[in-house]
Amino acid sequence: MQIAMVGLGRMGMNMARRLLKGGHDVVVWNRSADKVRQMQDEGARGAESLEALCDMLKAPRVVWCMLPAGDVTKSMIEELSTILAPGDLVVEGGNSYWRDDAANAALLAAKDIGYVDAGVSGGIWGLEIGYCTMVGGEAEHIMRIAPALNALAPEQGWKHVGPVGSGHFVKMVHNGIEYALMEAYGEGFELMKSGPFENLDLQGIAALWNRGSVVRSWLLELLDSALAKDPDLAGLKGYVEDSGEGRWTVLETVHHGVAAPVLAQALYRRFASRQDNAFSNRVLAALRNEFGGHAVKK
Ligand SMILES: O=C(O)[C@H](O)[C@@H](O)[C@H](O)[C@H](O)COP(=O)(O)O
Repeated sequence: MQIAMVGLGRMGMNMARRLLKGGHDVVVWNRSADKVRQMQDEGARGAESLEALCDMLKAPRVVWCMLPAGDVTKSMIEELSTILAPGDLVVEGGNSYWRDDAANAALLAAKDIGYVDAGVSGGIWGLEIGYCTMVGGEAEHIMRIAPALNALAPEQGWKHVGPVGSGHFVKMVHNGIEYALMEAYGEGFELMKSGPFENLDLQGIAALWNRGSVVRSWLLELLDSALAKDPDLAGLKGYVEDSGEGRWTVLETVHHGVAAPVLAQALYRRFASRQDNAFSNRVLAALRNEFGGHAVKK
């Protein structure tokens, strides 16, 4: 099929490559032209502007956006709503907040342009393995992009999960779980590093656990590989960023009164990882000193 990819970052670029590999006619646009040229060299058709991109497609057009979530995506949807025509379709594949999807869809629906939200998982490995994709929207729109989804995803690796918003909602929960799994591995390996047996072969144990154990997983394979490169992970700081989906997951659990202490803890641990000598911990030490005269470290 013919499809446009808007945004050639780490995700969009490799997704365009996978679409090309799947035999699709891919037209690309990116804010910086060097990436467009790079994709042209690899067989895509490159557009100099958004208008040119839309002109290079036959109606009804499909434009897939892979941009940073938030304002960048919002203004792109607004811009596309002024350029595209009735019958066209926009797929929003970034890590957007699912609550933004209804407004995006309504803006486009007012011009009779369709909207599909796609939660895309796979990171930098997606090019090789395929992107697990959770799509939300109308069945007719999703059937229209099925050939692209077939190329992007591994076998049986995409699913129409519900109406507009549900694709990003399911991807959000996926990321909430991702935080918690990562945290659980982190804590377990910390204990093995600091526990009674010195010099346990942590990489060897990660590799071992991937051979049939109950806790085997792709994250554990990645940990095996990280520890093989740097056994003490000494080359990095234990400072962990987040991009929003874990926060939205926890907000949603509060909204619906769902008890999810593990997901919440995993999120808060990331916040704590950014604080050196946290004020909250100084409060604890100070109070202990005040009520019990217990020594403090200076
Ligand atoms: O499924 C995936 O491929 C990942 O979940 C990915 O979508 C995620 O957004 C980033 O890798 C980091 O997310 P954080 O910055 O929130 O850790």
